[in-house]
Amino acid sequence: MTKMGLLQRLAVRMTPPFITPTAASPPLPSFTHSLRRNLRSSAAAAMSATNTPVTPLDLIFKEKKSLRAKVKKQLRSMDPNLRSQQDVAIQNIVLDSPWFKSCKRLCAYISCPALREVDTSKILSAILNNSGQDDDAQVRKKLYVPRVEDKNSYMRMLNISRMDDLIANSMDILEPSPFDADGNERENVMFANEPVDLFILPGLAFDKSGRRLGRGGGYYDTFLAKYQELANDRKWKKPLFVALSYSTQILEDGVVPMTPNDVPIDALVLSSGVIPITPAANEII
Ligand SMILES: Nc1nc2c(c(=O)[nH]1)N(C=O)[C@@H](CNc1ccc(C(=O)N[C@@H](CCC(=O)O)C(=O)O)cc1)CN2
Ligand SMILES: Nc1ncnc2c1ncn2[C@@H]1O[C@H](COP(=O)(O)OP(=O)(O)OP(=O)(O)O)[C@@H](O)[C@H]1O
Repeated sequence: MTKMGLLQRLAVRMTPPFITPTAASPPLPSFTHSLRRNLRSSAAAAMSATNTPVTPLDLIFKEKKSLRAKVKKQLRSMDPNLRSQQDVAIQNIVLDSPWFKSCKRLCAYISCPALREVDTSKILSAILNNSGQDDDAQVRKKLYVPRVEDKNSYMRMLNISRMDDLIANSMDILEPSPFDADGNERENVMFANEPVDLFILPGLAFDKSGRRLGRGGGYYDTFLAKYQELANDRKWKKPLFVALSYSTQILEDGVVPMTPNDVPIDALVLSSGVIPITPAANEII
């Protein structure tokens, strides 16, 4: 996509309702006045090599890029024992939580070891191996997982019922094929008749005010905004957005750069426990 196209798309994505705070998603503290001033003056001074003015938004994306590089480096140097301890603890916290136990339909990511993401394999197995006839009488949950459709920030969330439904994509992330073994199209969560209660989200960095830095594709922010719109139209309760994070990925408040398209999260799960962020999370955590 051309730079102009990209900016036009962003301008569209930045119009309300995406930037309208709701009771369920209160406004996040936007970047501070001084950062705003700095961005404006550096933007005015800066011109790209092609003589196109560098916008404040460009500078935020640049900051995001350099923060991603820093966090990735830290994740790569994390002690493997500490990592696996945190993987187990985080997943156990999720599995034991009332919000996970009560959820009926959820979207979760398939963790990718090469990306050093918090492991979700235990959570996924618990969902897929539950026949719905356990002692604790939990109904089998419906699981939707991401499938990247193009490089234009477009992904779908498709229903799977077993791990064998997944194949590695070009980025080496497991994802479902569009059709199941019987040749039937997998259910796309955007066309489901019932609401998703929970999203289990990946990310590179977070803060305790709900900011989330993704991998830069814009896939999740685009998807979450669309899903919120759908839930609004159907008068469904907004699903809970919960991200899983190693402690090294939690940054000081305000450090994670934000654009108006970034969708805030409701809660964070660390190996030390759950951090509720929004009123929606406080109600159930
Ligand atoms: N497990 C998982 N599945 C997911 C995501 C995710 O973050 N984690 N996504 C979330 O969007 C979507 C896929 N988006 C992705 C975007 C970038 C990369 C990636 O490998 N990025 C490299 C850097 C590549 C580059 O800079 O050119 C990296 O992060 O090291 C992977 C997935 C949907 N599925
Ligand atoms: N300078 C820029 N101006 C406008 N758009 C940009 C610029 N740099 C990147 N983008 C686009 O903005 C989109 C969102 O990027 P962002 O960094 O917010 O993603 P993210 O939050 O890390 O990813 P995700 O939502 O998948 O977790 C991407 O599609 C990216 O191509």
